[in-house]
Amino acid sequence: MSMKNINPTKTNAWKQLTTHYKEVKDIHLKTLFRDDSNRKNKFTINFNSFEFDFSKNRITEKTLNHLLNLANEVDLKNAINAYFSGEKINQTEKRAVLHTALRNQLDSEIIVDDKNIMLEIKEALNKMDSFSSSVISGQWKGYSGKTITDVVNIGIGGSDLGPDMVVESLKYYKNHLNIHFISNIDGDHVQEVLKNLNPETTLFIIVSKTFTTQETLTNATTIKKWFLQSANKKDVAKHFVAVSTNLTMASEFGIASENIFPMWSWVGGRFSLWSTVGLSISLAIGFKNFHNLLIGAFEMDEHFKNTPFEKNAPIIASLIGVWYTNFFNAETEVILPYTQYLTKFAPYLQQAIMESNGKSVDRNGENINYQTGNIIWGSTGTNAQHAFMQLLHQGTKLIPADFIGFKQSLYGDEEHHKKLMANFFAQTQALAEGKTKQEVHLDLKTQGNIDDINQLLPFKVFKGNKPSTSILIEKLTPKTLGSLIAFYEHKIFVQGIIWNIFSYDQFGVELGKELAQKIYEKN
Ligand SMILES: O=P(O)(O)OC[C@H]1O[C@H](O)[C@H](O)[C@@H](O)[C@@H]1O
Repeated sequence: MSMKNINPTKTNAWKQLTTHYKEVKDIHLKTLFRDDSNRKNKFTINFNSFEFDFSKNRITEKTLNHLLNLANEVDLKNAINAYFSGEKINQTEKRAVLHTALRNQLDSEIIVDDKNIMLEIKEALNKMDSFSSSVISGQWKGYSGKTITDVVNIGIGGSDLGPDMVVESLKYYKNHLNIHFISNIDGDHVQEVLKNLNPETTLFIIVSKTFTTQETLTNATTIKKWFLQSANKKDVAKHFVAVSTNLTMASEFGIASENIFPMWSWVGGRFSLWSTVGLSISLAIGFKNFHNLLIGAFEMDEHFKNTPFEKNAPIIASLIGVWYTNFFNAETEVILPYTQYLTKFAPYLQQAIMESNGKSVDRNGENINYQTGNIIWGSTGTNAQHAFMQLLHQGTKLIPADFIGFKQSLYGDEEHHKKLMANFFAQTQALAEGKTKQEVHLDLKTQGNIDDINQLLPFKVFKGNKPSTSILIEKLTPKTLGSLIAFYEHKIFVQGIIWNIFSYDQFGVELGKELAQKIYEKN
C-alpha cells in the first residue's frame, strides 16, 4: 500500500510548526506586505488563465517550508500516485477513487480489478454524447411525437448537487432545454416542479449510484405514477432514463436496459458530476461543452500530479488550510465567488468537503485528537457584503476566505464588471489591512465629527489581519469551471492525507437513515 498512515501531530514538521506558530501568530499582514515588496508575486501561483494569490494569508516563506515538510513527511507524493493509479485508497469500502479517470485525456490505461476502465468510460461518454444530441436536436420524441422541452434530474446528494451547481454556473452556455432538479423527499418540492410540466415533453433522469436511496426512489415512483396518469406503460421508455451502478434495480423499476447509463463503484457520489451523473449537464449545455468541463478538470489534475509542491495550487491551498485549522484553530472557511452564476458553488462544496473530511477516526482506526474537516459556507459577492461580512471584518472569529473572481464578464457590461471587481479587491484589502485608530480618527475629523470622535472611535476600528486567498480567473467557461472544481477536489484529497483520515467513505450519514426508516415503519 503506497499510503502511509502517519499521525501528523507526531511528525517533525508539526513540532516545528507549533513553535513557528508562536513566533508568527501576531504578525500583521500589513507588516508582511510592508517588509516585502515582492510578497504578492512570491505567493502567487499561475495556472492556465488562473491566478492563485495566496499572499493575503498569514504565512511567511518559513511557514510554507514547514508545511511542505509536513506534506513530505506524510508521504504525499506516493499518496498522489496511489490516488491517480487506481489503488484502493478508499480502504474501508475497498474501492479505488477514480473521478480523475473520468476526465483523463491521456492514452494510458487505468486498471481496476484487471480491467482497463478507460474503455468503459469512453463507451459511456459516447452514449451520453449521442443521447444528448438526439434530445437537443429534437430527434428524440416523446410518446405523442413531440420533442422534449424539459428535463428533470431526480437524485440527491452527489446525484444532485454537482449537476445542479454546474448547470446553474454554466447557464450562459445553455440551450433551449429547461432543466429541473428534484432532490428532497418533501412531496411539496416534487409537486412544485411537476405542476408546470407536460408529461408529453418531459424527460426524467433518475440518478442514483446505488439505486437504493429512499428520497430518489420515492420521488421517482411518485413521478412515474403522475406520468402514467396520461401515458401508457410502454411510453416510460421514451421519458425515463437512469444513471446507476445498480442495473438490476434500475431495470426492476421499469427502465429499459438501453436507457440505463452505467456508473461505477470507483466514483464517489460527491465526485461524480464528471460521469454519467452529469447527463443533465450534457443535456443543458451540449456534450461538447461537457467535454470542455472534463478537459478543464484534466488540466488541473495534470498540474496537481506533476507540479512541484511549492508551485502546486491545490497543495499550497490545502497546507494553508491545515495551518489555520490546526494551529490558528479556525473552524470554518468561507467561499465567496464574485459572480452570481456560482450561487450554488458553496452548497456543492459543503457536501464535497464536509462529507469527505468530517471524520474523527484515523486510518489506523484510532480516535483523533486534532481537528479535521472544516465547516464550509459562503455565498456570492457582492451580496455577502450586505449580509454576513460584518462578522468577517469585525467579529471575533478567524475565518479564512476564498475569493473567486473573473477578469471578464460574460455579457461584457464593463461598467457593472468594474464595480463588481472593485468590490472583490476592496474586500480582500479591507480584511487584510483593516483600519487603525489613527486612520479612523483622521476620517472622523475630516468629516467634522469632532464631538463624537471619542465615543465612535472604537467601533469604527478594523483590526485587519483577516486572511484570504484570491482566485482570479480570466473568464467563466466550462473549461475554467472544470479546473476550479478539480482544484477543490484535490484540496480535499491532500487534507485527508495530512489528517490521516479516509476521505472517501461516508458512514456518518447512515445512522440517521436507519432511524428514519424505523420511525417511519412505526408510525
Ligand atoms: O446516488 P445515490 O446512491 O442515490 O446516493 C446519493 C447520496 O446519498 C448518500 O446518503 C450519501 O450521503 C451521498 O454521498 C450520496 O451522494
